[in-house]
This record gives sequence, C-alpha cells and structure tokens, in this order.
Amino acid sequence: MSKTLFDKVWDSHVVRKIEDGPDVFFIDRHFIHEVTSPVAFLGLKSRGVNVLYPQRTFATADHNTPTINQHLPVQDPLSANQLQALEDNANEYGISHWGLGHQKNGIVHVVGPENGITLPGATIVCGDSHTSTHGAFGAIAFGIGTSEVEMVLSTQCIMQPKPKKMRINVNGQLSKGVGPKDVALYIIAQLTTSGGTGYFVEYAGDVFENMTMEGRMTVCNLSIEMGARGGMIAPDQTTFDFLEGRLYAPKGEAWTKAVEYWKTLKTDADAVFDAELNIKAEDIEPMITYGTNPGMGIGITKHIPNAKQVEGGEETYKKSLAYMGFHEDDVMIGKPIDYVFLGSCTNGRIEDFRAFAEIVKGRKKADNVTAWLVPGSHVVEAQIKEEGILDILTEAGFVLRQPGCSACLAMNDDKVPAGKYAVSTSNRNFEGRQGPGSRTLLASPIMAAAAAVTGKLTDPRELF
Ligand SMILES: CC(C)[C@H](C(=O)O)[C@@H](O)C(=O)O
Ligand code: SF4
Repeated sequence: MSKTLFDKVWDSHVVRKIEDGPDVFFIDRHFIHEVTSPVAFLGLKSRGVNVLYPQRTFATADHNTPTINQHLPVQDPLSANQLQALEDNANEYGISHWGLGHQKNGIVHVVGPENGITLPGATIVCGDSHTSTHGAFGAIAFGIGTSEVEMVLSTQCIMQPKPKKMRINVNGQLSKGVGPKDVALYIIAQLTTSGGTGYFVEYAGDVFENMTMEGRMTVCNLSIEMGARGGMIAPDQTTFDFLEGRLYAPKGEAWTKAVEYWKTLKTDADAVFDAELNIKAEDIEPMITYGTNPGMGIGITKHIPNAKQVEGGEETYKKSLAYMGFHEDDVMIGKPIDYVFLGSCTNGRIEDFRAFAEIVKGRKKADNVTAWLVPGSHVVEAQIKEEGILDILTEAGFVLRQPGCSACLAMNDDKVPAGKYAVSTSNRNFEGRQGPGSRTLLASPIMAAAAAVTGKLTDPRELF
C-alpha cells in the first residue's frame, strides 16, 4: 500500500496496536528543559521508577535563563530553582545536561539539530509545543505534556492515536524579501490557528525543496500555531549535508547506511492525504501580524481587515484589536514601534542573524527602539562573531545578548513593558506573551531589522 512520509516513520515506531485505542509508540530521542521536566522527575521518584534509556534523553536550560551576565548566579529564585532541579535530575539519572554557561547550551529546538541529535526518520518528543521544529529533518516530532514526559522517561514510549494527514504544497518563486517566516505566517493566516487541528502536516513543493535547513525549521516550528500536531519535510541532500559530521550524527559506515535509509523517506507518488492545500509562492508578501493570535497576519502593504471580513466572533476580533491599540482598516506601514526581538526557536539561528545584518549594515538603530538580539545557542553566538556579523551589529548600535528563549515568552527579565509594541521574530503574539500588557507583532528577521533601523513598520523591500 502507498504510504506518506509520515506513515513510513510512524508505522516503523509502533510497538503495539491497541484495538480502537491509541498506538504504543516508541520514542527515539527525548529533549527536556527546566519548565516541564521537574514535575515528571518528581513523579518518577514517588513511584520509585528509573529512567529506562538515559542516553536517549538530552537536557538543556533555556526558558528561565538570563541573556546577560550568564556567568553570575541567577537572581530570580524561581528560575534558579528550576535550573537547579534540571541539573540535579540530569545528574541523578545519568542524562547529558547542557546547563547555563555550557558551550553547547541554547534553546532546545536549536541545539538538538545543531548537534545531530535530530535525525531523519526519528521520533522525537519534548515537553514543549514547538518540538514540531525537528520535523524539518523528516522526523516525527511533537510536544507532549508533563505526565507524558514522565512516561517517556520511564518506558521510552507514549500512547498516541495516529493523527490525520495534511499536505501543504507551496510552489513557485518567492519574491525578494519573502522568506520562510512569511511563508509560515501566510499559511497560518489562510488556515487560521485551528485549521490544522487533528492533522500532522507534510510541507511539499519546490519552495521547501529549495529552502535551507534553517528555513525549514522556521516553517515546521510554526506548524503548531495552525493547530497541527506537527509538521515535516522529506529529507534530501540539503538535510544530509547539514547533518554530516555533527556530534551525534552517525559516522563512517553507519552514516552511509543511514543516508541510504533516509533516502527512502518520501511520500509515495499515489499516497493519499486527508486534506491538501496548494499555495502559489508569488502570492506571499512580507508578513506582519496585527492581532493576538498568529493567524491574524497580513502582507505588510495591506490594511487591517474589517471585522466583517474575518471568521469567528466580531466581538473577539474587536477586543483583540483594542488590546493592540489598532483599528479596522488601519495601514500597517508607518506604525511606530518600541522594541525589536530577534531570536527564539523560530528565528534565532545563524541565517536569521545574517538576514537581519544584511538590512542593518551601514545603517543605525533608531533611537526610539530597544533591541534584544538573542542567539538561539552558543554555537550560533560563536558563528555570529566568526562571520563578522557582530561587527556589523555593533557598528549599527546593537548589542548581542547571550542565548536563551528570552523575550519569546518573557520567563526571564526580558519583558516588553505594558502598552509597548514589539516587532518580534518569535512565534506567539498572545496577550501578555512578551510581558504583561505587551503588544507583539510577529514578523521575519528582515522585517524586524527594517523596523529596528527606521523605528516604525517599514516594508523591508525598500531597504535592499
Ligand atoms: C514553557 C513551555 C511549556 C512552552 C511550550 O510548550 O510551548 C513554551 O516553550 C512556549 O513557547 O510557550
Ligand atoms: S524560544 Fe519561545 S517558543 Fe521556543 S521553546 Fe523557548 S519559549 Fe517556547
């Protein structure tokens, strides 16, 4: 029978089928961080159960970490406790731990791929919704809850009903200034934040085939924001080139054999999906969100839609605009902004910093803008320095911070004040996401750069 990429990976990991119930599903690799793992370990302890395969679990600290002075003790007691608990649990159970200050430390969804822990055909989970990022490598990767984290630690399996399958095809040529983030925000705007509910998505078409691994990760990362369980892209030469030689990637003969297998991980020509969406690359503009969910996005040259044009309740829509301090039919270009955040597991990789630097090169940060530029990992930070990007940023008046989730969800000190506008390369614009009362406008790194140097929303295409 013909199979999709998703079927191939899923079916090869089912340990047991339960009639009319979920599958018992084997997990190859498990990431943990300080927010969702402490309670899972407490559960293990209270049941007197051990970690079955500690070498399949990887711990990194990211959410509660400060992004300056990481060599000093963490001031916030809650954060300090969470970080300590992660370290203690990792040590107690023999799990590798990349804590604050460790040269491999960074956001879980950045360091996994960077170190070749994320591999094609693998099943990957983490107590974190943006685990979908790892699907960029042709892995089945999704977020799980704390009780499932405990289940994976103790059995290396979870119980999962098999989701439905959706394919999103984007074909054609993206225009200059339109990148992976715009593609993803465009798709979410089309589908809405619930359009992917119950599905696992495969992204296909020449736009994804021509995309770098960083770009594919940005797209898969945002799958969760359309309600999908996860998203994936068939592995190809771009994937293999990215992975070869990385710390945990197979070596020598094992590598050759692995690549041979990975090449079979493609959707068969006549395989059937439960839903399919076709998008023309030429229709996508640089995107910006104007509301309080990631589906409320439009091309930068467009006006904010009228309540009558949008699905869902008019009242909720108006409430969302009121929170943002915007009005129906407003033009986005020219709106003044206060903060710019470049970073997160969506856009905190080297390519994102290159894109940002391309725009700010030879320009200056606008005086009214506070900018937080936060690499996704120490590896990204080092590369920023090596490639001379730091010099460009410094010259333009920007400061580079240290790695972590930072203002993406403001669990540390990087909080956008109430009422202020932040152009953010992260993935969620919910009320208060970047600090109580903060107003988030989601965008690509180049859109963020254009705002950072002009102090207002600007069409980045004008700055090339
Ligand atoms: C803290 C964590 C559980 C959360 C998630 O699951 O996504 C966070 O990473 C987020 O982005 O909101
Ligand atoms: S960077 Fe943001 S979205 Fe990603 S894991 Fe951290 S808090 Fe979640």
